[in-house]
Amino acid sequence: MALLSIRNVFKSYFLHGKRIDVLRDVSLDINAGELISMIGASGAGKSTFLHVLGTLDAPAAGEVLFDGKSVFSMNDAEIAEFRNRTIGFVFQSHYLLPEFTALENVAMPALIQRKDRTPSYAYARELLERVGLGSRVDHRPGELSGGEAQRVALARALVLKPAVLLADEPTGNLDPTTGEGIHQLLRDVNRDLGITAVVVTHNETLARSMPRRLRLAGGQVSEA
Ligand SMILES: Nc1ncnc2c1ncn2[C@@H]1O[C@H](COP(=O)(O)OP(=O)(O)OP(=O)(O)O)[C@@H](O)[C@H]1O
Repeated sequence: MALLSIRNVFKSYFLHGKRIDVLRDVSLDINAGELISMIGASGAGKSTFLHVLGTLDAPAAGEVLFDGKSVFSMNDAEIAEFRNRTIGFVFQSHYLLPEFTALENVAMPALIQRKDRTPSYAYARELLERVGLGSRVDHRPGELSGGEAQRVALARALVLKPAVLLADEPTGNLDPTTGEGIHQLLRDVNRDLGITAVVVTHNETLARSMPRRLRLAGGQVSEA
């Protein structure tokens, strides 16, 4: 059975009396352990797709299934709990908290979730080492380069050991070499931690380096 599926999903936005149909009857199965890139023109709906897949946004029609169970049939509190437990997010901007160190930023979701300080810090430190930032744990976001800050954001997305990692243009603000480094880390995390990952990118070369490639166009997702 697929780990994550979306079935006949529709999503539209209404703005100033106009309707924009962004996802039109999208169905897709994602198996545990897959590493997938998604490309598509600006405005094609990639972020919308990722938000629905990640349960941040409900579809207008259709279903999102995790392990065969319909996520949006749960109530809002249950969906939020499911999301925190199951899905890690990385966005184009790192959204690190400026007044906290890299270590504190990475540990934050675990501190909030588990109210258990010591193991959280140990694992946060391990993750920072994994992303090559063992020597930057005490730096605040303003004292990190863009690529380093994005690596901290990746470590933070992993701290609750999610089954799924969703990354929305994680390299969009980075130079190509630094961007390639982030993609390499995503490949490492997928391979070593067994995390299923979907990565939206504008970079065709990086997209092609992923084992499975999707394209979003005309409200539809196809294999690319
Ligand atoms: N909250 C919203 N209200 C109204 N329209 C929206 C909203 N969010 C997105 N849209 C529209 O939906 C379409 C898809 O947006 P989305 O952000 O998913 O595209 P994208 O493929 O991620 O684009 P980009 O690559 O530029 O980030 C766009 O035309 C956008 O203008």
